[in-house]
Amino acid sequence: MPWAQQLAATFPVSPKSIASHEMPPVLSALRTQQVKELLLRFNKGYAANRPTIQRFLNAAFALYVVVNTYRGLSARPSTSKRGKGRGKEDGKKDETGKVPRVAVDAVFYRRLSNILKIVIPGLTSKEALLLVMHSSLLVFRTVLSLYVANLDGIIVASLVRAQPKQFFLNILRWLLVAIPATWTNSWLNYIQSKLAIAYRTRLTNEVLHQYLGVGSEGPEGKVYYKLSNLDDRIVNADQMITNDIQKFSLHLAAIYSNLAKPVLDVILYNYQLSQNVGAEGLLGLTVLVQSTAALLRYMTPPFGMYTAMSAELSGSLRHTHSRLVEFAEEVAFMRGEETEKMLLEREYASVMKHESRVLNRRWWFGVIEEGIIKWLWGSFGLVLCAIPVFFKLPGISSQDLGGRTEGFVTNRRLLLSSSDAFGRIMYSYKDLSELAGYTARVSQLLDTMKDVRKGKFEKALVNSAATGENAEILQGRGEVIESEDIQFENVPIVTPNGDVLVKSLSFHVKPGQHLLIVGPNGCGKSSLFRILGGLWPVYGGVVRKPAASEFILIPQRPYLTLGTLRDQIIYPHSKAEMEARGITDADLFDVLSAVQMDNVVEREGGWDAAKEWRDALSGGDKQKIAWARLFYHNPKYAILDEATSLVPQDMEGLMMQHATRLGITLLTVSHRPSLWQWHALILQYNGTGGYVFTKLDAEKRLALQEEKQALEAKLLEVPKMTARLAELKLLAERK
Ligand SMILES: Nc1ncnc2c1ncn2[C@@H]1O[C@H](COP(=O)(O)OP(=O)(O)OP(=O)(O)O)[C@@H](O)[C@H]1O
Repeated sequence: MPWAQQLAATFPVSPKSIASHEMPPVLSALRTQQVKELLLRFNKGYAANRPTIQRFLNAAFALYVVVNTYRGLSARPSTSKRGKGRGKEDGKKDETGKVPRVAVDAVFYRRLSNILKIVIPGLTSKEALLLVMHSSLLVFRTVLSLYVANLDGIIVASLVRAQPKQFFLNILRWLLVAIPATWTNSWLNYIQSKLAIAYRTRLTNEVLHQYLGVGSEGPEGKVYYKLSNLDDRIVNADQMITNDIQKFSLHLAAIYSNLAKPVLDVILYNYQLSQNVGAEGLLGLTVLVQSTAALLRYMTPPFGMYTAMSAELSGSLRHTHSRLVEFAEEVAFMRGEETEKMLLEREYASVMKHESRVLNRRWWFGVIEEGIIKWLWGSFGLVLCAIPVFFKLPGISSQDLGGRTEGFVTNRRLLLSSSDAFGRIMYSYKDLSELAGYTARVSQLLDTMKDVRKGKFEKALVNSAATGENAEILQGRGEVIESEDIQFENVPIVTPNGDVLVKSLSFHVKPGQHLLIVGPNGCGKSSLFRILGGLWPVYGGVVRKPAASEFILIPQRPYLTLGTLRDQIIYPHSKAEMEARGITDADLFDVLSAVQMDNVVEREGGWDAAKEWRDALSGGDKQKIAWARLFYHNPKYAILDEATSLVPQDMEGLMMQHATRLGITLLTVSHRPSLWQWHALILQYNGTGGYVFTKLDAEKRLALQEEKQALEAKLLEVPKMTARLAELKLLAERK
């Protein structure tokens, strides 16, 4: 039946409706005739131009899919219902919680494009090549799927027509197609994983380069220290560098195939489908699908924010666990298990609360998603497949049962693949949100490191930092000049949270003049070293000092690296660097003899013995190893921060003597009077912002100290003597 007749049969002009307009019967018959003719003419014209209309509809459909996908994924206004408010977009923390605002919006695309420049550095890079291979395989797989959809129809048709020869021939084709199909899938998975690894490696290398700032002596370096000490924005950089970068890379590698492939699939499958069922049906289906898709999109929870929050909370839990591992001994002696358990449980409960909230949202969203994508769209599809069965399409000849079955099976398969691809575009919004979450985390790390390298810190300041003179000091910046001597000229000592410990410090130390630094706890003795080492910014005045490589620090609890016994002495040198300096193991043995530790080589199993040295050596041994390290490096200056507190006094004297003999100038913080004799200068803080810098006459100072101690001892006797005196007076009165 031609289309116009079909239409006329479907929508006949009702005599009643004509009657209702109260037309004369002759006129109404004339009108009906005219409408029929009009429809016939329209049908003729439509049939004549149908190939052009089909081409137009197909092109419009492809354009629509691309534009719609782009619009669906492109920037949304940041004033959405969820996560209102600007200012939280650049990784800053929410005032109500810890999580930065995350959405698939312009901020996300800006962040992503910055990271993409790192992970795909150029068109000829390995990553770009992998992407090209990946794309080619994706196209190849879609072409194979189209072939398989047709083959499926042909196989079923040969079954319906009872043609065994045809059937087995097509089964053979099916098996032959399986070879490239399985090969392609494996390759796709392989290349996607390779891409993820390549992204992760690029990003990790870049982050480590900035984080450790190897080779940068200036304010650009030591980012790992500054991130945790001078800035509050990143709490667990370790989690970000290991876990979050890995997850980001996996999501980024997957998003490409989750997005590019379905877009291509939808266009190709639908093109094929439109050839079979007509582009008009497809148009109707698209309108229905799109209106429900808009509803689905509106109901999608903010998965990106959930992902970022999840990463933040699990990072915090890990951080609490690693603190317990680090301070296990202290906690064990303090019997702090109850408190530590409470802290861990609290962190764990936060993670769980968040996870179950996300789970609940995922549950109801999953129900709606499956209901719409699988079942509602499935029914639309079945109706579409039925079009060539119930309607005769112009240009398509009528078919037997086998032909109709073949058409139905092929169309159904195409439709399933197409709706699956469309579903994946929808799902990919969820993936994209999750990628936005990890992108926010990685960006937060990169942005904060960039700020820190520029000397921009964000840290909660003490109240006094905002007022008067202190605020003025914090606004300023001092000058650092390289010099042989160490000289501070009017340099304020300011803690990272803005506490001004000393307003203006001046002193001058020449090579060979050992300086002793004393004062009450927390007055800023170690802080002076942090300024010298370039860890803390100089807020004013002028600091003259040699390059940081001319200093070695020995703290009270020296750092022991992972590696061999030799590595402990030569740290941070490698064995190759040691040999390049012409130093042998025998020389190292001499160095150890100077601190009376030569027996350790045999005791611990030789120079190449590797173990957790933090546990293998006692506190005093660790200090001696650190002194051996000092002698090996033989720098211009050594900073000793309670560096002899755990070694006997005679050993301390030997070490000081050896250092002096090597020409190392010592800057010492110590409460031990036995060390005074080695120092020529003293910097004495009074604990309230004042200080005295003067020559140190150890003998005179010791004599004064002894006199002071004697007087203090006598003063302790006074209460006893007063009591006795009162007793004696009482006795005398009675007699
Ligand atoms: N990373 C940091 N962030 C904020 N404040 C800090 C930081 N490091 C040290 N401070 C603060 O700076 C002040 C001085 O610390 P510093 O370590 O210089 O004291 P100190 O004189 O060496 O004391 P002690 O003899 O007890 O070691 C202290 O109040 C301390 O809390």
